Amino acid sequence: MMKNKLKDWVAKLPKAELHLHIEGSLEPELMMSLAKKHAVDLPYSSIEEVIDAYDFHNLQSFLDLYYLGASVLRDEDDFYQLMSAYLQKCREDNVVHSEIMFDPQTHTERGIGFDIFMPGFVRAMQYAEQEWGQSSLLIMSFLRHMSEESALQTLEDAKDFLPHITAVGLDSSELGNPPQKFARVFAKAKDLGLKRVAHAGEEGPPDYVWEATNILDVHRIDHGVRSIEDASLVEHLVNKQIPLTVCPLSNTKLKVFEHMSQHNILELLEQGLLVTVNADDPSYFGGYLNDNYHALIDHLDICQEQLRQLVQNSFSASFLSDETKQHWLEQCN
Ligand code: HPA
Ligand SMILES: [Zn+2]
Repeated sequence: MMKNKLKDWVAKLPKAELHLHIEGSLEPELMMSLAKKHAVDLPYSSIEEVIDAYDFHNLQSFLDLYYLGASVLRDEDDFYQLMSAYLQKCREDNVVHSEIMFDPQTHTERGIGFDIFMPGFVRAMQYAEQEWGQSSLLIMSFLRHMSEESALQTLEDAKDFLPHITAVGLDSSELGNPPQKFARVFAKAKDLGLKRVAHAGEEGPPDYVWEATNILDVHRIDHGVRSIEDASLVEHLVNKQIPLTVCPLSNTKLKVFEHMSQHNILELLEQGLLVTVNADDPSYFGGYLNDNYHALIDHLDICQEQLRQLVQNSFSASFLSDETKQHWLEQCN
């Protein structure tokens, strides 16, 4: 099939997105308007300047701007607008289900509590569900550059909102902050009935992926592209069918791979891994979910069956019920 036809076909298929940071969906336009609303002094004087600043050389250079951007989010309506804008994109991209990460510590550190951001998120999610049947759930991610104590406090602060939270995650600066630092936090989350995911093997070594599966007992690995360096790890992930939520545009923007043509997603797929495609931080990395699929079509020798597998995997790897998974898997043909 011609590339343009494949792009059109995949854009129209119902898909799930499993690795998306809501703070990373903050578009420059909304950032600038909220900065004005709250008189936040950002080092940008125009939207073009914001976009020009998004030239990253590694994970940390991105995180610095991502936390700066998030500083404009102040009141309940800001969080509502942020979530609404992303869910609208889901509708346009035929993302029928999304598992959305948020970073509470990015906000609680600035004195903005769960009672501000959670009602904003939940209001937008409920509206989208009612209006067009959008399905979504929340993953509360701990910032791994912060202490175990801060993560434990965050879990405590979330108590009243746990009915709205499906899973916990782990993100931010990977190198030097191995998963085992959060062993007790994740054990506690498991006791509370929460599911678990963790970023590992993005910039960090395969050992961090081992720790995430063996110590944090995660259901999925976020990124995990460096798993390929350890054959016994790949075998473990394949045997247990532990999914990898891969983010192609993110990986090239943050120089995990120099160019999309060098991305290893097809090798991961060939080895039998349960790989999915995701946007990560769409407003910083240059595209939402369909843009990520389209980048694979543009730069890799990917065929329709491999694309179908990736889309099916997005449902198989989700936290949806078996019945709902089955419903969507049948729509992929
Ligand atoms: O891709 C990521 N990696 C680590 N932390 C993050 N926080 C937002 N996106 C990311
Ligand atoms: Zn991420």
